[in-house]
Amino acid sequence: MNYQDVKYTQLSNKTEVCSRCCTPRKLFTYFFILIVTLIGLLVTCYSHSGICNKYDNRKVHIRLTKRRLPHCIIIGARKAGTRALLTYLKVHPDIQTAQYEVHFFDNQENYDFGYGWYQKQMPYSFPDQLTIEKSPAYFTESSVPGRVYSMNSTIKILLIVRDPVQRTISDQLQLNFKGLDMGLEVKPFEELVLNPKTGNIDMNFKPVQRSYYDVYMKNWLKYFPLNQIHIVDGDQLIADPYPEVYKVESFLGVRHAIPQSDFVYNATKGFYCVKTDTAYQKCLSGSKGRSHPHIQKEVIEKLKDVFWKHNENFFELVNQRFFWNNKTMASKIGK
Ligand SMILES: Nc1ncnc2c1ncn2[C@@H]1O[C@H](COP(=O)(O)OS(=O)(=O)O)[C@@H](OP(=O)(O)O)[C@H]1O
Repeated sequence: MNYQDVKYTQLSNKTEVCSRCCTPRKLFTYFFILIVTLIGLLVTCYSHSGICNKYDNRKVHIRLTKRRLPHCIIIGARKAGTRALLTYLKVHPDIQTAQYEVHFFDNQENYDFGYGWYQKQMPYSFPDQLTIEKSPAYFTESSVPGRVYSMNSTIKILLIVRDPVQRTISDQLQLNFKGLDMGLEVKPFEELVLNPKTGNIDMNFKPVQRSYYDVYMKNWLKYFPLNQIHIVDGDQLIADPYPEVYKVESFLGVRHAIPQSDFVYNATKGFYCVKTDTAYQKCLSGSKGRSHPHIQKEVIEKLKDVFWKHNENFFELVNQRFFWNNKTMASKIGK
């Protein structure tokens, strides 16, 4: 065999070996295995490992995240600071919160979708995290406590209340803005809240009715013992959120992981904002913390009179007093 023949034989062997391992079908199989392996790795990473989850700063990586039914619900009251409370709790590493108001128990259509639907509205969480959702209409809808009880009789309940006069004004202001959006006429608060014939407070006016805390509380207490319902002082939450959030952490049985330094007063907003993973100061949207219109003093006094007995009943029911009926305290802060 001369040099030329040897070269030719080597070359043809190489081509044969190569053609055995590089057929299009084999190349496709290798490529397929590679893609499947990559997808597998990604799925494992996102669903099983804390490495990929921005909420896990605890260096514990192998945990299963999934959507879970809430361990705790914020039931209201409407315009009492429910969004602020949820926003603060969201900062806690052991808590996940639903982004939107779910309205599962108060909306018949949603309720008919069942618990599976409700669970799907919840955020992903680690097994040792609490899931919380807030829908302020839960407090006042009479069917809700029984429905919540049927789902989970040991669920933790947070209720936030605020001076009923201010809550009523805030409630009507919210309705005004909604009306404006729909191109409707906006009437002064005094005109809406007073009965035009008698000049007295219209006790059936919705924003007034929703401030009868005792009426709704009685309904909740038919199903849940008082120690299962923690009451947050909404006025204190505005003035100084840290102590109120600290008490909520204790009630929920989670560590005290939101430091006082996370609450930053924002002079432009006129409210506290909170430090988060992604923001130096997360403030609530413009629909929270609106400046209230000036309301005639006589109307404020009439409202106070209407709420006085309801407030006393509420204090007795919850075994806790708030400043609303305390004349000295109320006049001190100009309410
Ligand atoms: N940090 C912070 N920033 C802004 N607003 C705050 C805050 N803390 C409590 N509040 C008070 O929350 C009131 C709105 O209450 P809700 O979030 O429960 O309203 S809603 O029912 O969900 O529409 C809202 O009512 P208005 O002041 O009448 O707008 C606020 O007074």
